[in-house]
Amino acid sequence: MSDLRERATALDSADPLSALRELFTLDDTVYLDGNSLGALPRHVPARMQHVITREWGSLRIRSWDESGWWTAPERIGDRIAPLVGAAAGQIVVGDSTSVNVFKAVVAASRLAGGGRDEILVDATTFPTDGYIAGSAARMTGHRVVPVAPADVPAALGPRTAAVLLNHVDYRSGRLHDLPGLTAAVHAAGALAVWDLCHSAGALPVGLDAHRVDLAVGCTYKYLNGGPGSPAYLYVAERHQEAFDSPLPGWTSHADPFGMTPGYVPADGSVRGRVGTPDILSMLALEASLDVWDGVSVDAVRAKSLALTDFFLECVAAYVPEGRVTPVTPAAHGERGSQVSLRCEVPAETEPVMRALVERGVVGDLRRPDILRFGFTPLYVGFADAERAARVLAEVLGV
Ligand SMILES: Cc1ncc(COP(=O)(O)O)c(C=O)c1O
Ligand SMILES: Nc1c(O)cccc1C(=O)C[C@H](N)C(=O)O
Repeated sequence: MSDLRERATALDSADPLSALRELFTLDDTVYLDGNSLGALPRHVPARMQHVITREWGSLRIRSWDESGWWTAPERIGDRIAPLVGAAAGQIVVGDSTSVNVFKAVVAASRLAGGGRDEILVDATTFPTDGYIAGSAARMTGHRVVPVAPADVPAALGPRTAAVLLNHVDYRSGRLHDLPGLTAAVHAAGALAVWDLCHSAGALPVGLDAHRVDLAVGCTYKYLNGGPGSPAYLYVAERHQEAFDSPLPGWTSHADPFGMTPGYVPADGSVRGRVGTPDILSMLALEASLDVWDGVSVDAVRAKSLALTDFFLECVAAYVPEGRVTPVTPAAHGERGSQVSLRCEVPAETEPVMRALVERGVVGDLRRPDILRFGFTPLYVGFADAERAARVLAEVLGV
């Protein structure tokens, strides 16, 4: 046991990202829930104090121009772009992920043209994507076909208009093959829409390199934007001119202050906007993105894999075989940045997670039997991973 503690200390000392933890407001807790709500970067409260007192309190309406409020959705989109492998001008920030799924699915089915009446949807998806895709399909006259990601190539055909997939599965932590599946979707003449909620900020995505058509994601997990921080929509540059938003609000108009009755869409990523941006949340997100200055996503991925490997090793060493079973794949190419453990006795899942939280190890659970541990490489260390596994073994009464 002390061997693993010593290894954790050595791994933390050699970790090139270890200093970043100081940028966050954290206590003695082992925080392994950054895949649900990222931690608060220390400098954000002062920045928000300025936004509220100076920009809102003193400048008031002038801030739409003078404080850059009006252009924040595109500006912050361009800050997120390098983190997901996109060139500038293709991402706009705003609305929730659910709303962006709606925009993306409807727009993709319109881009696919007539004669294609099926939308394939990840059968294991986070529920909101399936609910929204189902409603979108009813409105556009398409039919939703639920398909497990691995079965997508076999399900594609001349009727497929679009495919909605998750890059990393929220429950199992499985990483899906974005390059391979996108290529298969294109070979069938359809469009690929990816949900990046559980991958952006944790691993390289390569949106442009893999010619993804549209993508959405949230910013409150590995991007640490804060509770309910706005989501984003990526529309590849080659689709922007034909992108036909199902929610063409006035802020996506070419001349929003012309206030004319006829809708003329703006060019570029602005076309994905809807209504007035949620400025306070948006500017908290913008400030929080400062922690990425000088940080490479490749380095984050290397640490994420090392952390999850080490946690799995500690669980195997401390917890007797059979009490919990990892459902997150062991293969690096199939693993996101979380480890999900299935409890042998489903009824133990809730009391086990409650006991972990009481002992300062914060993960979460997904019913009926999954304990989830998210590893945010910017602020989680190897000693955290070792302690979490050790406390898990204690809680299981080993
Ligand atoms: C994969 C995935 N998609 C969508 C959502 C929901 O997004 P929102 O609540 O921002 O609409 C979540 C998490 O809440 C998620 O994990
Ligand atoms: N978005 C959330 C929320 O508003 C409250 C509680 C949890 C969440 C989540 O993000 C859940 C998350 N998408 C999941 O992976 O289960």
